[in-house]
Amino acid sequence: MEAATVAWTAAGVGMALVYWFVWVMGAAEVKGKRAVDLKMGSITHDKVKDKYTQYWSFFRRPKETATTEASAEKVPAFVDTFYNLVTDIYEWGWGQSFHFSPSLPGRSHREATRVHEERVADLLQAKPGHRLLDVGCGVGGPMRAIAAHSGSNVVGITINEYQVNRARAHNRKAGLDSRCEVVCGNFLSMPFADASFDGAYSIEATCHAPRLQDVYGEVFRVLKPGGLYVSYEWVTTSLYRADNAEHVEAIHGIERGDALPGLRRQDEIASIAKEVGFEVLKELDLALPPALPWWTRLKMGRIAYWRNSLVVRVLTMLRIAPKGVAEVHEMLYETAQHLTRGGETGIFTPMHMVLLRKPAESK
Ligand SMILES: C=C(CC[C@@H](C)[C@H]1CC[C@H]2C3=CC[C@H]4[C@H](C)[C@@H](O)CC[C@]4(C)[C@H]3CC[C@]12C)C(C)C
Ligand SMILES: C[S@@+](CC[C@H](N)C(=O)[O-])C[C@H]1O[C@@H](n2cnc3c(N)ncnc32)[C@H](O)[C@@H]1O
Repeated sequence: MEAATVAWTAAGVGMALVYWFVWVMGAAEVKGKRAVDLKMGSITHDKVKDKYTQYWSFFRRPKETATTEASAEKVPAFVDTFYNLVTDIYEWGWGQSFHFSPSLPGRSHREATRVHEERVADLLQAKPGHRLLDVGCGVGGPMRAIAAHSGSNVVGITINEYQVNRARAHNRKAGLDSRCEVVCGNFLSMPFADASFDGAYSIEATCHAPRLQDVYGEVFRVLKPGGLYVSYEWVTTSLYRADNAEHVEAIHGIERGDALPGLRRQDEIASIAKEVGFEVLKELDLALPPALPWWTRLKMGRIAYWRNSLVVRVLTMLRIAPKGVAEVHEMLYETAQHLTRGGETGIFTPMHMVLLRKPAESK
């Protein structure tokens, strides 16, 4: 081959790579976060790797973190670290709603996400003037969808200060800051008065609580008598077998890569709700057929993961992203494989829905 041909080919490949790189970042920008803006929450650049190592070793045996009192107490702090590490990557690669939803034929992921969130508002019979609580609100994707759909006011709580700032900025940008408020705090002991909310919901958040009784008890306390509470719970299903090594590996992988102090069983949820005083009005695994798989969004992104991983490595090399981001990204990639396995085998669901009511006659 002539030297000129080689040079032209190299230039062509180089231009294609630059175009692709820019396109990657452009695509992410639509979601509100660009790869070049990947921070690690409130962790300073030099501490990211250490924090990741600490996190990874704390959740080495997830179930034990919930069963011994000393480590259960540390869970919220490590969950906070986890969200410092992952929040920007989630926003960049997934969007502003940190949860799954059943796929909808012919509709985009964004639409499917919205339908899953609006279902919450409908189940709560939320109306203009209502004050709703979002338990574990992330950066507020669901909060904005629910406030816009129902006309209600929403107060969100998250343990992670970085998410509070992101959520407030998104609320302002969406023109919803007069109806959407965000508070930094622990949902196991909430800074809200008794009987101060008309309704409450939690979307894929209470799975971070070592004891579900504690968070359900708090929601019960802050709800007005007669108030409704909807929760989408992460649980293992009746297909899970503790003596099946593949099942154990998938569930352990989900727990460790998602900061979970041990997943609960599907059949435990309603009894815990009753234990704290709720009436159980409805209970349904929204992942069951005819719903279409929630995990296809994870599977279809193999090429995207590979591309993202390259972007993260290049940005780390250029010192734009802090050291440790590539490890966090790799952990999320592995976690996505475990989640997919959990979905395909049917041993795990992230959308076991319960609709609960605080009895009208209770205090
Ligand atoms: C409810 C929780 C979070 C659920 C999901 C929003 C996240 C679970 C796994 C995450 C991801 C996995 C792979 C990432 C990929 C490697 C990266 O390139 C882009 C982001 C991912 C797709 C990321 C996005 C969010 C998740 C799907 C838990 C924590 C209780
Ligand atoms: C997977 S995210 C889901 C966020 C949001 N519900 C959504 O769907 O976009 C879980 C959320 O729960 C919050 N969380 C976990 N443990 C918490 C705790 N003890 N107190 C308050 N928030 C907590 C996290 O900070 C995070 O915002």
